[in-house]
Amino acid sequence: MFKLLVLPGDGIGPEIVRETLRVVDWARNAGLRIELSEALAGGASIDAVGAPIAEDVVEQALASDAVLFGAVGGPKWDHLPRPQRPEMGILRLRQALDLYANLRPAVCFDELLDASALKPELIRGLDILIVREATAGVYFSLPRANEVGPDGQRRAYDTQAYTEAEIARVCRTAFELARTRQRRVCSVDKANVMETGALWRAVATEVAADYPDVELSHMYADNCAMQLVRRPDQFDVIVTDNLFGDILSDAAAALTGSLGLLPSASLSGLGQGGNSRGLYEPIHGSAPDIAGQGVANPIATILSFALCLRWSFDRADLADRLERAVRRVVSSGVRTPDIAHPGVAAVSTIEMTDAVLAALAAE
Ligand SMILES: NC(=O)c1ccc[n+]([C@@H]2O[C@H](COP(=O)([O-])OP(=O)(O)OC[C@H]3O[C@@H](n4cnc5c(N)ncnc54)[C@H](O)[C@@H]3O)[C@@H](O)[C@H]2O)c1
Ligand SMILES: CC(C)[C@H](C(=O)O)[C@@H](O)C(=O)O
Ligand SMILES: [Mg+2]
Repeated sequence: MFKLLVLPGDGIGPEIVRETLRVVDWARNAGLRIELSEALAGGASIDAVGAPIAEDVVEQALASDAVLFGAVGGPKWDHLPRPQRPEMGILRLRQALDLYANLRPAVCFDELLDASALKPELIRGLDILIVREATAGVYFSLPRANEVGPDGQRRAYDTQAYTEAEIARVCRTAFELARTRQRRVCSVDKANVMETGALWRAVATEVAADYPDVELSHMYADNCAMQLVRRPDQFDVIVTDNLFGDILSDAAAALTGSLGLLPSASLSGLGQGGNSRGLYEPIHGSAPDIAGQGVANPIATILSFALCLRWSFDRADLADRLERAVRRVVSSGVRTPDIAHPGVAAVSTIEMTDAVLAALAAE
C-alpha cells in the first residue's frame, strides 16, 4: 500500500488537482493500492494556519511515498515578507524531502506543433529532459538579506553557493537518465563569470569519467537559452543549477506549446525499481489570471501523476497507458484554450479530463 499526500495549493491548483484525482481513481480501479490524504499548502495554508506549510504537513510528506502538488501563490499574498510567502511552502518541501533532482521533461506532441511559438520543423519530435538541481544554490544559500546598509541605502543580496557533493549527485542522476535516452548530457553553467559555475563545470567533467558511454558537453546558460529557441533538437539531457533550471524549463515549456503541458518529478535520487520517494507537480504556477474560470489545462498535472506512477509506485505500465491516452486526446483535437486552434471551440478543465478518462476506458 503506497501513501500519496495531495497538496492542491492555490489559484488553479485545486482545479487541476481535483481533476487529476479522477485519474488517480482510474489507477486505483486498475489495481494500484494507495492510501490518499490531503492537506493545505501555500496561500491556503497561510489563511488557515498562518504559515505556507505546517510542520505536521511536512512530517506527513516525509511519511508518504509521494506528494502530488498543485501550485501555490497569488496576488493576495504578494505583500508578505519572503519567508512567509506561499512559495516557501514548496521550497520547504523540496528541501525537507531532499528532492535534489527536479526532472522536467519537455516533449513536443506532433499533434500540437501548431500550438508552439516555433516553426514546426524546429520542434517536431522534440524530447528534452531538464534535470534541475533543486535543493541548493541561490534559492537556499546564506547569507541573504533585504536591508538598510550602513550608508542608509536599501540593499539586498543573495548567495549562490554549491558544494561538490551537491553538484555531483544531480549530475549522476542526469547521466543515469541519459543512459535510458540518447546518451548525451549538456551541462549548463556560467563558468565564465561565476565561481559556482567553474566548480559546476569541473565536477560535471569529473562525474562524466564514470560514464564513458555518455557524451558530455558544456554550455553557458545565456547561450543555452538562445539555443533552446534556435535549435532545440540538439539537446537530449540538460543538467543545470536551481535558478538556471527554473528559467530554462519555462522556456522549454513554451517550445511544446503551453506551460499547461509540462509535468515534473522531484526525486531524491533514482532509487531502485521505480519506488523512489518523490514530489510531482506541474512546472507552471497558480495562474491567477485564469483561476476560477474552469479553463486551466490539467494535462501537466495528469502527466505529473504519470511520472508518479513510474518513479514512486513502480507502475510503468499504468504510466505508459496514461501518457498514451493523453496523446490520443490531444491528437483528436480536444483542446483547452491555452492550446486551442484559432476558431475551434476550446474545452474546460473538466471536459479535458473527461476525454482522458474516456480514452483510458476505450483502450
Ligand atoms: N510550483 C509552484 O507552485 C509555482 C510555480 C510557478 C509560479 N508559481 C506562483 O504562481 C503565481 C503566478 O505566477 P506566474 O503568473 O508568473 O506563472 P504561472 O505559471 O502561474 O502563469 C504563467 C502564464 O501561463 C498560464 N498558465 C499556467 N498554467 C496554465 C495551465 N495549466 N493552463 C493554462 N494556462 C496556464 C497562465 O494563465 C499565465 O498566463 C505566482 O505567485 C508564482 O510565484 C508557483
Ligand atoms: C514557485 C517557485 C518557488 C518555483 C521555483 O522557482 O522553483 C516555480 O517557479 C517552479 O518552477 O517550480
Ligand atoms: Mg518556475
